[in-house]
Amino acid sequence: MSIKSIGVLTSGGDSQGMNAAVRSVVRSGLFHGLKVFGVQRGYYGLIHDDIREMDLRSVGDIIQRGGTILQTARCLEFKTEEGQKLAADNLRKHGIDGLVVIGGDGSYQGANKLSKLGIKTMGLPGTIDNDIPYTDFTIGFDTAVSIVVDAINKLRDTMSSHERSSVVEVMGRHCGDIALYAGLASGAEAIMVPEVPFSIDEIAARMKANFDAGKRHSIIVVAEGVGKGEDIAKQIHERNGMEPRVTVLGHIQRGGTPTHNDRILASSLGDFAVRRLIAGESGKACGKLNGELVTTDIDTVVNTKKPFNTELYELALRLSQ
Ligand SMILES: Nc1ncnc2c1ncn2[C@@H]1O[C@H](COP(=O)(O)OP(=O)(O)OP(=O)(O)O)[C@@H](O)[C@H]1O
Ligand SMILES: O=P(O)(O)OC[C@H]1O[C@](O)(CO)[C@@H](O)[C@@H]1O
Ligand SMILES: [Mg+2]
Repeated sequence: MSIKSIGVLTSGGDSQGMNAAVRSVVRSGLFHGLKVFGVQRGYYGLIHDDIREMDLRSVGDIIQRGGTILQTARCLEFKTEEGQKLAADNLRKHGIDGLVVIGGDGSYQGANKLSKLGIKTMGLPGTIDNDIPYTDFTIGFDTAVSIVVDAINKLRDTMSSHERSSVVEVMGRHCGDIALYAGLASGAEAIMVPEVPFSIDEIAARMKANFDAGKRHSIIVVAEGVGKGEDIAKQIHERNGMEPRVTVLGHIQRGGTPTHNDRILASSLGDFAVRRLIAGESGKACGKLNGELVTTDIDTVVNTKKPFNTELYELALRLSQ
């Protein structure tokens, strides 16, 4: 039976481009003659029935805005079977046949559970972390990396003037992609990520040797998953006597206007998710893989770890002398 009505929600940490994705799902759904419902605050709104019908104007003037007009939540209640059942019942009550979940790996776990309860779900990768497999990039990652690169450019100015080193802590609890891409793009001297073992002894010795050879600044990028920037700076100081300044970029990385890459990715994926639902697919995650829009079983996606790009990591190491 073809679907007549869809819902859309954003879940987990917000990411730049979520609004562009919501806009795309809503307008594509309306274009194809569907009723479209927006769910407020992710899975929390599903459980508590905070669901409203959307029209063309509900998503006007948002393509350029960070955050998410649907708001988002980390909802513990939804991790229980009872919460998931309540959510599914509310969707059925509104006659919603298909649900687009925009979020990260945790939100995908939730979408998978709903799918197993008979709800037709489609996942869209909305997270700055870039930790979702079967898509080259997630919505928000490009903007987050640009923010980090911009911050490091500024740090470099003052580090060079004072002949100092700098430790920059970026987001990424289990995935070092923000650190990797921003580190490579900004010429960091070392990049510490959860995926690759590292030696502080080696890093401290390299920093000192480079400084002695005439290098006048150094940037060390640390993904939060490997430890606190403050601790790393302390350990470097204990080994080589340098006094790295520490910058924790924090939630700045999740805000601001999305880059054109994130807007385009979000717009393409939102429309694609709606078209795949109409075509009868469900229990899938949408991604752009090697330039192609693809769907993959969400069960496979949540049970696969995104491969780390060792080639880029080694390139960054080779160039950071
Ligand atoms: N195993 C699970 N079963 C059911 N629901 C889950 C599960 N894991 C996470 N969720 C739901 O998804 C929500 C978002 O997950 P999480 O906080 O991990 O963020 P995310 O989607 O990974 O985004 P990000 O990592 O970018 O912040 C959780 O608050 C919870 O409601
Ligand atoms: O402060 P919050 O919202 O719990 O989120 C922090 C976490 O969310 C993420 O930014 C992803 O959205 C992680 O990289 C980070 O560890
Ligand atoms: Mg996550």
